[in-house]
Amino acid sequence: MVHYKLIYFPLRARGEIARQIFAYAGKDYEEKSVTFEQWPALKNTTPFGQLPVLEVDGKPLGQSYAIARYLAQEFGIAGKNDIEKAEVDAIADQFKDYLNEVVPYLTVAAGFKPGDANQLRTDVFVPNFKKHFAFFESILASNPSGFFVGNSLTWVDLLISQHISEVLEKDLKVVEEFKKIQAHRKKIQSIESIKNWIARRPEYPF
Ligand SMILES: N[C@@H](CCC(=O)N[C@@H](CS)C(=O)NCC(=O)O)C(=O)O
Repeated sequence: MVHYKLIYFPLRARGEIARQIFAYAGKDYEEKSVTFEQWPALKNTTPFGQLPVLEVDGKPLGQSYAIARYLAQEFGIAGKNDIEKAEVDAIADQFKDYLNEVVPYLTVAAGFKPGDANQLRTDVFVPNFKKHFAFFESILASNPSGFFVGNSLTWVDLLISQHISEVLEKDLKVVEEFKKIQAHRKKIQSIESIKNWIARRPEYPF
C-alpha cells in the first residue's frame, strides 16, 4: 500500500484541498504538522522551499495543485475523460488567478501584513470576487448536475466549496448574489465524508 505523508503548517489554507481529497476518498495518510518555529530548518529540504509537500512512499511532491491533481487522479475525481480533466484544470487555474488577485487583501485580513483591511476589501477583494465568481456561477448554471464538471464530484468542487465556506465565515454579503455558488457549497459540504471531516478536523485559524 502506498504511504502518503502530507507536510504542512497547522493551517487549512493550501493544505486543506489534499486533506479533503483524502477524506472524500476514504484513504489513510500521515499528517506532519510543521510549526513556524520548525520551518526555517526544513525550508531548504523541500522541492520549492514551500509547503505543502506530499511524500508518496518517501518521494516529495511540491505545489498544492499538483498534489491535488495527482491525488484526484489516483482516487478517480480528476474528471472522467481528457476533456473533463481539462475543464477541471481550467477552473482550478481560474481560481488560482482569483486568489493571486485577492491575496493582498487576504494577507492583511489574516494579520500577516499591516494594512487597511477594509479599504482592501472594497478596492481589491469585492471587485475580484464578483468578477471571478460570476464565471463560476455561470458554469454551475450551465450544468444541471450541480457539480462544476460532468455529473459527479471532482477536486475543484472541494477546492471552491471550501473557499466559499471560509469567505462565508467572515463576509456573508459578498456571496449573497451568487445563489448557485451557495447551493453548490451546501451540496458538497453535505456529502457524508466531507461533513464528517469538517466536524473532526483540527481547529486552525484559516
Ligand atoms: N504555489 C504554491 C504556494 C505555496 C505557498 O505559498 N506556501 C506557503 C504557505 S501557504 C509557504 O510555504 N510559506 C513559507 C515560505 O514561503 O517560506 C502552492 O500552491 O503550493
